[in-house]
Amino acid sequence: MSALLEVSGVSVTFDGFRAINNLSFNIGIGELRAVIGPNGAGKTTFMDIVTGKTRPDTGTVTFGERSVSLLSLSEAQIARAGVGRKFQRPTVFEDQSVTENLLMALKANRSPWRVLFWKPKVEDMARVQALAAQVGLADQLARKSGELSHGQKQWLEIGMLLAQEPRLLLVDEPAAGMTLAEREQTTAMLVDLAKTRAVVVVEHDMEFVRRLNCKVTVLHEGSVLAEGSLDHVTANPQVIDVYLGRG
Ligand SMILES: Nc1ncnc2c1ncn2[C@@H]1O[C@H](COP(=O)(O)OP(=O)(O)OP(=O)(O)O)[C@@H](O)[C@H]1O
Repeated sequence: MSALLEVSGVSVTFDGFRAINNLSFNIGIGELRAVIGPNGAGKTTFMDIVTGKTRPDTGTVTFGERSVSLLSLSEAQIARAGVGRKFQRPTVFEDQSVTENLLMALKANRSPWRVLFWKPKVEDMARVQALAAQVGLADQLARKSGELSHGQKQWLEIGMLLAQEPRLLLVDEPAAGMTLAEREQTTAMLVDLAKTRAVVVVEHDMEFVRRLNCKVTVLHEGSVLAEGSLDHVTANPQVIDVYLGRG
């Protein structure tokens, strides 16, 4: 599998504390990957680096076939280059319907000048319906987003991110606060989304990670401690020691 994202020798120090320590790993084109690790392992900082929020002290981060350096791009440029990030808490517009939220996300793809005069066309409505179907909200289009369940809001936000057509989607703890049924639907959704783009999921819930059925990267003290199937990494004595043993 050729790499879509290549992180190589990256380190970040906050006030003398090395949060990311010579971190190297790759995500393949169209790969689904789970990232796990104990609190403070550097999972959030890793996502902050890829999305341009935090700049590393050393190392390289490249993206796409032309190996564009993400370190020289702004957060907005990185998003436009094809990296989408789903934060833990949903940030949908609660007073707007599901349709309006998705339309806004389509609009955000346009230049400021074109947004000013933009009116949704038939094909935009078709796109909204397709996005809603992708995230299990096809029958919720007319509902106010504020009335959706927590899980449905998360899905709506994923749908809004998909409107930007990211090649890499970073998802931070999607299962948190969801019911079991919602968690199961979210797993299926992420597996499905990874058929057409790379998806990296940071998650604490081991059952959720198991259902993703993908390669797992274990971070510890800012470096990769182990990598492979969930069974492989959870059988690693070092992983048991630093992570599972504490749970
Ligand atoms: N802006 C910052 N300033 C100082 N220290 C920071 C900053 N951001 C992160 N850290 C520290 O870096 C380490 C890694 O943090 P990070 O949030 O990336 O871990 P994490 O794996 O996401 O943890 P969690 O599972 O608790 O979310 C932690 O010790 C954290 O306190």
